[in-house]
Amino acid sequence: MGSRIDSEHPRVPAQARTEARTEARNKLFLGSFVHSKALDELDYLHDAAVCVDKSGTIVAVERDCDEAKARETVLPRLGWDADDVEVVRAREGQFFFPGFIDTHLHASQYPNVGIFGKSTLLDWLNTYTFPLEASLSNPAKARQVYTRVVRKTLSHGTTCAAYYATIDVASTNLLADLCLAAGQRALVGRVCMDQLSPDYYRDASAAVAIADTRASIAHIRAADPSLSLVRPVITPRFAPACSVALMRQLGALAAEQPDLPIQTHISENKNEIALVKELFPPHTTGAADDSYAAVYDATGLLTERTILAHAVHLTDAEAALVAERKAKVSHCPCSNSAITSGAARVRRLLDRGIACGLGTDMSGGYSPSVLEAARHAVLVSRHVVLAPGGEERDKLSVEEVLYLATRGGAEVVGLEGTVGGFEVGMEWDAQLVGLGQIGEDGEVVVGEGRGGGEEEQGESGDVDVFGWESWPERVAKWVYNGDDRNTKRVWVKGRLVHQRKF
Ligand SMILES: O=c1[nH]c(=O)c2nc[nH]c2[nH]1
Ligand SMILES: [Zn+2]
Repeated sequence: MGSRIDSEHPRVPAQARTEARTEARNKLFLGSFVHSKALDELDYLHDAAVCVDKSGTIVAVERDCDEAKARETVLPRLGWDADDVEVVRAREGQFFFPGFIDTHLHASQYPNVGIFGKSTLLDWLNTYTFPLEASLSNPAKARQVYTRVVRKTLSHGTTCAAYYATIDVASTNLLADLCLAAGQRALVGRVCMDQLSPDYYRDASAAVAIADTRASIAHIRAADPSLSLVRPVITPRFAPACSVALMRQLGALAAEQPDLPIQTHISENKNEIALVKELFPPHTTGAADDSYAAVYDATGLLTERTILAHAVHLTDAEAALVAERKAKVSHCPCSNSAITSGAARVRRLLDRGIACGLGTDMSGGYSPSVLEAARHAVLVSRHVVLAPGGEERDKLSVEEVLYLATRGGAEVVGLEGTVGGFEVGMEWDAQLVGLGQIGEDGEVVVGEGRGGGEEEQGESGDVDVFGWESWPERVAKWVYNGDDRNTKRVWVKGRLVHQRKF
């Protein structure tokens, strides 16, 4: 078992504590709303109203509805007390957008973002990653890192994150507690790895890995019994680091607890794939062939609840198997470029009906921002077009990568219909986006602290809007040049969890 940490009272930012006390009010959001309608289509609602009840559920979406109309017609229809409604208005040029879903990241690797040199996966793990992850068995360090990563990702509009922690149970549980306290939706995985990693950072046996995984699951189930905000996720690190016995037992655990997702890595790097073939000839697993996907399938880990990170080099037969099992893919383009893994052919996966989302994969990826992952997804898809066998239609558009960042991600983490869009019955996981507005004299009139004085006006970074751009052009400018300076406020399940101060 890992070291002990008192995770009863995680330090919660004062702001979040206050909000937790004051947030349980019905809310009326007014202004422009942008969300995905289909893979390649955004829906723009202007002068609209969205009503969110005390539980954080969207109960009305009204087009062409200003505040007066909402008060006259919508609030009475909902039976709401018009004097006890919190009104949140997007200013001219601002818009509400669904919160981002980061379908794959390692909270424990956050201190290493940007530190990878010229390494590739297997040497990167040994040089940079395992030593850092092992060091997080230090409770104070774990608290420092995990507190920071939750705040940082929220500040970039990530309302839901599928986290890997480490093999240490206590600090994994602390990460779950911190997510719960800060109000971030999360999948939190205690990492399982009983072979081929250094002695100082390895499960002593499959039995220990299973017992520790069960302990972490029990903690998270107790902390959030409905699993409505934070869920445990069964996490075999990747096949090379897991014995067949461990993978089989994790597959059995997943079958025993059908409300839990599974996350792992697949086909990220060519040397890794060669290693899988060497380690797991079909007779060791009973697999149909020696492919990577077949190893997971034979051990009960390739299911419709499985999130497969990377899937860069899947063969057509493997892609067909993944589609047949309805497993999901987390596309991590920033990581795949940074540690020279390759360019995933996302269109090929989508064409097969495989649900895909985006992952930052920190710290294989160097950025905590899903917006950064989205723009990398656009660029990597251009390289796919240029590579042998590439086709023009492999290109991903701004609309498509925003779909992957929201609705696609929701499907990947098993929350389709709950988050990822603005529809009645969905939960209000959202961000208020503000872009800089340039005046006639060429100076910034909104943003960079000018033009209104309200907090969220703040600085608007690198996105300058001149006023003649169409809404799709504004959104494209945000995707290519936006960052956390444009993320003015963030809500999860109706609760304000981040507000930009400058
Ligand atoms: O991107 C990755 N990050 C990791 O930590 C890891 N471990 C195995 N395979 C991995 N891939
Ligand atoms: Zn990863």
